[in-house]
Amino acid sequence: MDCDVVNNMNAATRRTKGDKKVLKKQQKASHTLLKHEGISTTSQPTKSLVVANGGLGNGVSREDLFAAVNQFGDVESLLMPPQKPYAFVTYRFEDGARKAHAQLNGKKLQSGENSVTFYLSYVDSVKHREEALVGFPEGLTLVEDFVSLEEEALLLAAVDWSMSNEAQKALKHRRVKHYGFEFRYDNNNVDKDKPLPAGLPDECLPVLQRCLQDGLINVLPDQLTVNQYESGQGIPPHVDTHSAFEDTILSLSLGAKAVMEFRHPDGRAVPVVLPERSLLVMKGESRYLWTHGITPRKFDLVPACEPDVGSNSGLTLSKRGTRTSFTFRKIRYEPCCCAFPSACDSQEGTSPYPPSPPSLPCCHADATLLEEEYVHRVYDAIASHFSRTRHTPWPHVCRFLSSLPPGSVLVDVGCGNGKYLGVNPQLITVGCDRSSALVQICAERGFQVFVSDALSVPLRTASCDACISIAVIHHFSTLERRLAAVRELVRLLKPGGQALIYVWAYEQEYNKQKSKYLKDHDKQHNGEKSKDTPEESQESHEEPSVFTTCHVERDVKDASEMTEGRLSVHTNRTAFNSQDLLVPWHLKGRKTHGEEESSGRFSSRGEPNPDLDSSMSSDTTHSPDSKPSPSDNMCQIPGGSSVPVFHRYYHVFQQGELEQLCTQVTGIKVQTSYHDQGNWCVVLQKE
Ligand SMILES: O=C(O)CCC(=O)C(=O)O
Ligand SMILES: [Fe+2]
Ligand SMILES: [Zn+2]
Repeated sequence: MDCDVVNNMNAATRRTKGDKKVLKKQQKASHTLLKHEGISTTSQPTKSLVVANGGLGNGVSREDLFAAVNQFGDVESLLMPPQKPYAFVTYRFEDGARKAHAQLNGKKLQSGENSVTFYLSYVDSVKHREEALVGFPEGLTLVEDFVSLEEEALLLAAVDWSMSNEAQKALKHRRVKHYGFEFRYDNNNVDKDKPLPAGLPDECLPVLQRCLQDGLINVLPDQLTVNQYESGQGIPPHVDTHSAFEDTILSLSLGAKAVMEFRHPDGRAVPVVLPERSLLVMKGESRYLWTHGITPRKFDLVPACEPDVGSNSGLTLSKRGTRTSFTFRKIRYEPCCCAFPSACDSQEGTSPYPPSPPSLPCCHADATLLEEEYVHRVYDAIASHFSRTRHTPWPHVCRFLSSLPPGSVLVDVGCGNGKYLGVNPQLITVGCDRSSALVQICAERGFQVFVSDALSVPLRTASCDACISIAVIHHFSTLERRLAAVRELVRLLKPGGQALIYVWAYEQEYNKQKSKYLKDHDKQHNGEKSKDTPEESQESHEEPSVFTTCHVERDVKDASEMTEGRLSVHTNRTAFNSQDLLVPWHLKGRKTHGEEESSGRFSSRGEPNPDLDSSMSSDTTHSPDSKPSPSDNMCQIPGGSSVPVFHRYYHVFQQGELEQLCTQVTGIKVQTSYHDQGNWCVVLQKE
């Protein structure tokens, strides 16, 4: 045997356990990069490395990564694709890459509050699938350096925060002060006949004159809202009420930059960096149709601009400071007749937003009213359409049901259309639901069902071997009621009995995997139709990624954000901005047989096509049992027809919240908990 081979073998056998672990993880990372990102790595040293876990998506800042890699040689470029859990570094010479590989692979790096372990692999070329470049929403203009440093200081000093008057509100998420007219957050409108004694501060005049001269506006604004956001604060996505203000809205950013997110109702999202001293002008579509909001977080992703690492250097994290915005608007005295009736409160009856969104309840009585209007009534109204979109039992729920011994008594509390009642024929199953229309559907399918509220199920204590509660508890609007729902499940269980609970998750992206709910949005943009809607979409789990799971993008400690007490309306198939929200349901009724066939949405047997998607439906048929109410409205859809829109209340759970809720119930233990396609799930066992 040749000497070198022996030495190599010795080297191999000398490899420590730690080294082997690193190697294994690095290989796993390479595999994941190939599988999920199409990035192929090579074992041959090159000048470029992909740094798994070194991405902006891991919370690693460009500065920290640059400092870590730059010590091994001249860095030619550092590419950090937005949101991704990896970055690419290219050295001027291969030697730099070799050294970095040897020294950094498997090493921990602390970046801000995040600690990550890097896994490095060589790549032949630095490529990543470019995110589609999206332009500004139509009608949106950003004018950088619109005010000077002196003007900025003057304007900031003009706001007297100490003065406490009617127009000054210490909102939960930011400080607000109004001039000219008070903006009321209870009805999202202004009292037009009650101007405030103080008009706009004089310091604003030169700025507004300049706006006139530059043709940005053609009439002087008469209302000013000053918002002050500390780091970590934001404003929920909203459209400024059409009937309150005229078309052009100006927003001047002072003190610090922030990223404002614009969203189109079709799900497109455009982050817009607002540098300090810039002026944002919202007109037309960007003012009337797109929502704008600032996600409450402490860091923003902004374009990086270090000349030393190349101009195409991607994005970096920018720490938020205190931003003060001056939003100038002109009060509207005539109803709005914009071209966007689907978002226009003046063109009532066609808006996807409930006329007056409810507030989060503060007592039991309010909670029952909210749930009555925004859960029970909605399910009754949408029952048959809802049922047609709920056909595929979830694999993990089926696995739980199949694991129960034959002859077990199972109750499905909140059984919906009964899709789990027949999964394991060896069980004795009974279902209940608050919606009599859904119970009726189950009964027609031959299941044992009854109408019942999940908070008091008319079954004997300790009468069941198992319970399931799938996508139910998130419809309770207070913590006490969510807790009571878990207690009721536990009461039904025999000692040793098990309960499986699923609730919709705030985190729709977990372990770097988007849930089916989010992914379907992408599909719809590619012209594909999706399967089930909200929490009920299903897909088998992909192998978990080896990357660390750090959600720097979301500072969710204070995520129960609403439009000043009002629940915000969620944009379907987008990430959540708030934990308590209203989720629109676009009702699609059944067409006549002839229409069904020609529509191509149903199979020839008249059964729902699994690709049917409620949120993209374009049917104009009303459900016979749907009555007009605050929770529903009509929504204009492309093509000109309109569908009734209902709003369901949800409390989406943050990671750990479901377990925490369950641990408040005595006499049980949490056996397992997991994330399944955008849901948090637990299996409980009664002691
Ligand atoms: O802070 C901003 O720039 C926007 C404020 C805003 O959207 C509002 O007050 O309606
Ligand atoms: Fe606004
Ligand atoms: Zn309008």
